[in-house]
Amino acid sequence: MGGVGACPGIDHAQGLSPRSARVSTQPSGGTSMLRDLVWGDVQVIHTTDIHGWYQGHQKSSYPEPNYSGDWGDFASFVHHMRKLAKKKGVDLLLVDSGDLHDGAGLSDGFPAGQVDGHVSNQFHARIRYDLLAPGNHELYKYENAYDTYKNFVPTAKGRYVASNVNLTVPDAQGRNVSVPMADRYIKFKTSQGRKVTSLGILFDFTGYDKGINVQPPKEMIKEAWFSKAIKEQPDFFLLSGHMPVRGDGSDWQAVVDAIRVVHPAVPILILGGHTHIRDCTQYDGRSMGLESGRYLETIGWASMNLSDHHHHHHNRHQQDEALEAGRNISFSRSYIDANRRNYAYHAGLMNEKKLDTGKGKKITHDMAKVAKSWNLTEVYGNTPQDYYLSRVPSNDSSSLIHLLTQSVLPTVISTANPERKGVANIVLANSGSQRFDIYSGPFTKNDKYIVSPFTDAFQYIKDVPLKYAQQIVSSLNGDEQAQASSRRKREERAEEDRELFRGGHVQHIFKQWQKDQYENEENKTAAQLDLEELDARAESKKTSLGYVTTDRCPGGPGDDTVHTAIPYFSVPDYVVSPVSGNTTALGPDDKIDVVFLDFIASNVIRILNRLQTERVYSVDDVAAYASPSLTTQEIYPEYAKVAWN
Ligand SMILES: Nc1ccn([C@@H]2O[C@H](COP(=O)(O)O)[C@@H](O)[C@H]2O)c(=O)n1
Repeated sequence: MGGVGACPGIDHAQGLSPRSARVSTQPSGGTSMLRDLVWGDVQVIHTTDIHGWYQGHQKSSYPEPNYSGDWGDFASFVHHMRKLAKKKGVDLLLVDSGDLHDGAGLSDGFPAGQVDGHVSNQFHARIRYDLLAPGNHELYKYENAYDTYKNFVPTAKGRYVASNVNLTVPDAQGRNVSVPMADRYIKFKTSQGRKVTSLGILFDFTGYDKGINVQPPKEMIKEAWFSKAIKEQPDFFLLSGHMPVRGDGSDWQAVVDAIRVVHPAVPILILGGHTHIRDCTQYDGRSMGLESGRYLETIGWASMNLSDHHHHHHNRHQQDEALEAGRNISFSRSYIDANRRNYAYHAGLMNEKKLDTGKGKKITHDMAKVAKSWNLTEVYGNTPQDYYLSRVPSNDSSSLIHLLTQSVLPTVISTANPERKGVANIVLANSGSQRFDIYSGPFTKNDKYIVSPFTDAFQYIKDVPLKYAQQIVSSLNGDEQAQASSRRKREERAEEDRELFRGGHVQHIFKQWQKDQYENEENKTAAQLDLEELDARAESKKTSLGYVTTDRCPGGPGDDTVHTAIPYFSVPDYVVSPVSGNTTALGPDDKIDVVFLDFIASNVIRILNRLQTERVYSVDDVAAYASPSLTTQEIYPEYAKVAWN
């Protein structure tokens, strides 16, 4: 990595000028906070886990301005970088690793009758990619998978690769047949004439819908087609896949090992995804794997220098390869904050106004048109302050969980069921239903898909004695201390985590990453900084908040912008509102309504039966709380209409 420093080509004052109505605040710091990209003979620009965030992050509270670049800005960036690569006479490839939809308005806020992700996929397709692969979110519902297969894969013009995913589709005679979702592998030549073999591998995912099949990667590498695909020696392997580059649930090492049996020294570049973190590792001295975050916050950059050891026009024999296997390749990686200032800087442009291309501007314009016609810009109310998912403790007045339990749930539930008006209640929710911070300013329809995207309905059990109702949440959360102190329990937990992962769940991994960043920073603060520096950091913290990545790749820090880690406080898995109404009038045996999300109903029933033996609760005791049903997606719009207007 290059050191932290100003780019000679950048006019700093202009580089910081506000650009659009979308975000009035600029990314943190100046360009002096930026680290240069390192170019090699071959580089990759990488996106993964976009989850519908094509319009970029639109709020002005930090760190959001760091990620304020939208898909149009990214298109312009790619254009300039491709031009730069051509000028330098090197290769630049664009790779995506799946999970294109589920998570923001442009994918999920579609009108009735359409398919989730269909329109946002069309925006994705407006940038030409060199390699794409499916994620698990493409496969939860058959209609999404089929729409991807039918309408998105063809737009990739032979560059969408699905090595271990099959769909069952009707053939020409109308008979159902299981077919690969796209090519199992592809071979192509780069613009500089390098021969590439590519795969697109999904992790061992088990949560797919009927009509879909995913083969575990460790099985896939035993297939005859796989041996055939890797037999011929390319100049390098370029692998994309929705699978973390290392750790639990990562089978990349097995894939690398399988290739190494045949090609001990051919460079392998892997672009992974799924856990939403920034990460990088090397499997050996001639391979590297990069994971590039989530939600169009991070653009990954990977580069390698092949020319030192290997001229691509030569035909290599296995003997030469074996010789080369002992020699390392120099790789470099960066995690680019997705904003116009950083795009312009890395593209060597004078300022961010120079970034725009006609095509980029048109994409931005067309997305705004869709957002308007889908009412994504509709404002339900004006949020008076920021509310954080995990930046403050969950009993803090700026905590989203505090807002949820103390204000939002009591408010929306109080009017949801006129028949239960006046009956005291508590409302239980799983904190995992809450997905993102709420920032001060307009709370829009787009935000509802971001903050509380699920459509879980509120249900209730009536007439639960207060003394039992009040114990449910702590029982649900369990005694963590007891768990942690027991080795057997820890192993059970690891097994549970593995199963969660195979089902597609990753929240726990992302949270752990956030926690590690904060703890690393706190330790550094205590051990390495004097008081004066601490003061300066406290001041700069407000504007430089962001990811502080530590990975396993050489070359110094990988984040392209110097940041201070965002504080992290863990939130209990289950949370509850206070008992509604006049609680002083209630005794322990008085009966109240226990309201909860259908997503957690079976757990609530199980816990109630553990807490008391007076009766046996079952699903027959559960009823919908509101008619028409109230879902988690609607709670903030409902609350905003009442409290933020
Ligand atoms: N209908 C649903 C589905 C999921 N959740 C919450 O999401 C968590 C899983 O998140 P991943 O990113 O790990 O897939 C799950 O544990 C639930 O808390 C939900 O609330 N409603």
